[in-house]
Amino acid sequence: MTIDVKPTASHFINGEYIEGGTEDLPVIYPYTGEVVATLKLADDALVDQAVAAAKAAQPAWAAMSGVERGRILRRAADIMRERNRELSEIETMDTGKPLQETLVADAASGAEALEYFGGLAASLGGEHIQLGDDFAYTRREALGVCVGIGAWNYPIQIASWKSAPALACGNTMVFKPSETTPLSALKLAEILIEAGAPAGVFNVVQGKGAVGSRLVTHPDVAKVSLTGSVPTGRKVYAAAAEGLRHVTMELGGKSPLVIFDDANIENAVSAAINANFYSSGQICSNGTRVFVQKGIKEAFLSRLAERLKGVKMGDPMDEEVNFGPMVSEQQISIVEGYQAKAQAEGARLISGGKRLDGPGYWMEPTVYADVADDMTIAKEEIFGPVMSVLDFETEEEAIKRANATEFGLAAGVFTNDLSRGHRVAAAFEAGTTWINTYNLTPVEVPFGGSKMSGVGRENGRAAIEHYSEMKTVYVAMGDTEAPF
Ligand SMILES: NC(=O)c1ccc[n+]([C@@H]2O[C@H](COP(=O)([O-])OP(=O)(O)OC[C@H]3O[C@@H](n4cnc5c(N)ncnc54)[C@H](O)[C@@H]3O)[C@@H](O)[C@H]2O)c1
Repeated sequence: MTIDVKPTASHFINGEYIEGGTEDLPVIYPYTGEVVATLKLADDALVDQAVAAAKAAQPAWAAMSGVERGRILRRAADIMRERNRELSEIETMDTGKPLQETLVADAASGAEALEYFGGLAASLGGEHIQLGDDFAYTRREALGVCVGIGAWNYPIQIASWKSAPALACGNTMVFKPSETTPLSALKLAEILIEAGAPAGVFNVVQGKGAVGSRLVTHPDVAKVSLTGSVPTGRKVYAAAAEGLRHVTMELGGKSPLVIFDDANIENAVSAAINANFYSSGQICSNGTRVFVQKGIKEAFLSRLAERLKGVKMGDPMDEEVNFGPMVSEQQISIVEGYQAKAQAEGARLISGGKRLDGPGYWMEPTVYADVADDMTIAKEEIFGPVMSVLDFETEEEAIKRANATEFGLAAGVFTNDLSRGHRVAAAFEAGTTWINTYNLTPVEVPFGGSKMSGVGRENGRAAIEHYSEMKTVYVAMGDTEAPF
């Protein structure tokens, strides 16, 4: 089944859909490989128009009370929930992810971000500092125009995770979705207007790296928040630094999931499945290096092979289907390259390993065992349904090997030993860690990476720090003294 996903126009600027731009941007349904809509890439004039609209709208938006801004964001959350099925179908057409997933993890997560930051908006403020008779206070102020740039794996979630805290703090935003998944951010823009956001508060322009680059270096932009790969992150961070712009960088990973032999194997297998095959493995925080302690290695692998029989591929719109195609020809061919390297470098194939024929971009859920730390699949981000199982003997060894990577996005540990769980979580060099679960990212909890995986945090109160700045006001109560 396919649905009509053609948007009213390609861009959304100053409260309206706007058509225009340069080259065509085809939108491809990954299940069939068909073009289901054709948009246009923005030209420089449209980018500048979007930034100008955001700049013009920002002072009045920031001047509204937090209660008023929050009410609009919470209303937008309600509208998103009412339209969840439509938004989920769009997300499935754009990404290929099964409807079973998009119904619960995409617009639903976006709505939670709008609700959470809408709730916080009214309580954002500074502090009062007594200094003898004098005193100071701090004001939490908006940064100005923020740019959001998205990846293709969670399009509406990324747009919402960025815009909700930005708008709650009194900023306005120009958002550029990934060129692979341009549709749902336009719906978010529509919904914010319907919820009462003034025109220009949230704008969407379509484009590839060139449009992103123009936004990042635009003189009227105060902050850039990117979700993408490490190589893009490096470029965007450097370009933003030229204007000393604030940044949030949500980048890639090669995260470890460490399973000790006292763990509940069934739960550990569930976590390994979620951490490698949900969204066909196209999740930044995935635990793609699964370290299993030697004592339970065979039991773990045989239970995993058993559970993989439950994979159901097929029409992503069928709610019984639990595993979808990959997002694009480009992404599946990257993953094919890693499959070839794994096999050439001697990893033991336990299941999957092949691209499937047919329309669409189907890669089997794949498990390799006996993976060594120096194999390519253990070092590089694959971003596809490929799990590497590595064995280890001691806790010390597991921590050392888990941390031996330039990435630091996430990490997980499974153990029934309470102290060990906390000790290992503390030792992980990663921004987000889990004990006895994996990949849960509720909006109340800060999320983000360390090392090469990122800068700053999304979600939780922590995100407020990255979308606002403090102004200090010193108040003298007496005379001003001077040496002469
Ligand atoms: N940490 C996180 O929260 C998180 C979440 C999802 C995905 N990711 C990462 O994203 C990657 C997959 O997504 P992708 O393939 O879309 O990533 P990508 O780096 O290719 O592109 C990300 C975005 O940056 C834009 N872009 C590219 N060059 C640019 C430039 N020079 N200036 C400005 N913008 C530019 C792209 O058009 C796209 O919108 C993976 O590495 C994954 O780990 C991270």
